[in-house]
Amino acid sequence: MALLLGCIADDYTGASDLANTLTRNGLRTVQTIGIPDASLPLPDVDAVVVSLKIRSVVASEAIAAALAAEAWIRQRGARHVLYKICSTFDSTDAGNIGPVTEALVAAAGSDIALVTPAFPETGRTVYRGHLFVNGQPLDESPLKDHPLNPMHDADLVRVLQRQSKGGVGLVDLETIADGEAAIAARLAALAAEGNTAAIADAVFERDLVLLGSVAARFSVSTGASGLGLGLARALRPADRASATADALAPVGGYAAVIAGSCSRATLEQIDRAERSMPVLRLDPEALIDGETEIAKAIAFADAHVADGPLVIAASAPPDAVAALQARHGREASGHAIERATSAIAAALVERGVRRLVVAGGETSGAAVDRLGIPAFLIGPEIAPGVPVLQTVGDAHGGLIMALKSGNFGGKDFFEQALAAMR
Ligand SMILES: Nc1ncnc2c1ncn2[C@@H]1O[C@H](COP(=O)(O)OP(=O)(O)O)[C@@H](O)[C@H]1O
Ligand SMILES: O=C(O)[C@@H](O)C(=O)COP(=O)(O)O
Repeated sequence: MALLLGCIADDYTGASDLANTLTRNGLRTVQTIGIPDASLPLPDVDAVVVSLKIRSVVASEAIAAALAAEAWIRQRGARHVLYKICSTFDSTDAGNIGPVTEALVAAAGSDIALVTPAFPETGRTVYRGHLFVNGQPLDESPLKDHPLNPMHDADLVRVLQRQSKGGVGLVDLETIADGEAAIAARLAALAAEGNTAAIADAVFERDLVLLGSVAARFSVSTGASGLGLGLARALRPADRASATADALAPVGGYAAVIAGSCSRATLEQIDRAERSMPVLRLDPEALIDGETEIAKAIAFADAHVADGPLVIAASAPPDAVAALQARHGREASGHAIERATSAIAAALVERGVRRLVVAGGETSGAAVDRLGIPAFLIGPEIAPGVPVLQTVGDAHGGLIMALKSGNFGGKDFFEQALAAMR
């Protein structure tokens, strides 16, 4: 059957967040890691989320990967492609939200894309083009200290303009309140003025439902799960007003958490987990230096994993992250730690871990790649934006995983996730 919606996600946690939203809003969805091999047995679905790891790579690489995914999606009949970005607009002046959006718009022969990271369910709202995270302007929120994409400007029209060749306009909340025709007219006017993107305000779910209906008339849009909700509501078959994810078959085995996110939410979750399970906090400097710290993590797992879930974390607070980056460079520190956390994830799976939570987008991407997982089925939601996942076509006999965006989940997220993963 032709796809009703094709999505390209710029990281793997974001992809599972979007796949969760689409599933809960009536589209049967599968998450693939990259473009799937033709031999991969995928279920019959309405939507595919192709997960890429292009949020923090050079723009030319991100564009090439996104265009290849777009061609694959269009061949499967999808008339609309959603480029899934982070609800906190993680990017730099070099990209990649602007360059990828413009490349997708051009590839589709379109003229403008509606862009909104709003996701009210997780506290992300956009008003007058400014992004608020749980009520705080983006640049005053914990995202100002993100290890890879520190966000210092809440004005998304300005942020996206710095990354774009064409103009960037605004569809304000007043226009959205006036309804679909007003939104469509505003987009047409912005396109006629030479804008290639329009940031859309959205504060409530109803705004995203309207935006989804209008966006669905175009070929490409860019946004977070909130826009996914709007698109799913617009595109789902009439008899599927709501849907719940299928229960996943239990896998048993040992359980573990690997954390590489340094977000405030994840740091609090690690603190909280110390009350109920063994937690190893790795020494980031030693992780960069070599194998000894990885061996320490594996010895820790060997000592505890048979007794119940455990946590292994590289995560550190902003001052420690800044000090490490000052010594080794931002990207080099991030990549070295991702290599280490993914090696630890692989060692855990070799030791019989079958239920694995990974906290952090880049951290999850590195771990999923290292484990060679080609796709995920979407299970029940653990917390807004984080579903239980079941691997498809991997060489480990099937794993149950959760890929947690650094910023998502309450303080007891790890306990909650492990209870939901059987
Ligand atoms: N102690 C640390 N110091 C510096 N960087 C770290 C540390 N621990 C993890 N990192 C890196 O920080 C980045 C966190 O990004 P990510 O995994 O995407 O988390 P989030 O979901 O919070 O954005 C990764 O590149 C990770 O390797
Ligand atoms: O939209 C979101 O906030 C998430 O889906 C997401 O993309 C999070 O990225 P990470 O915080 O890097 O995991």
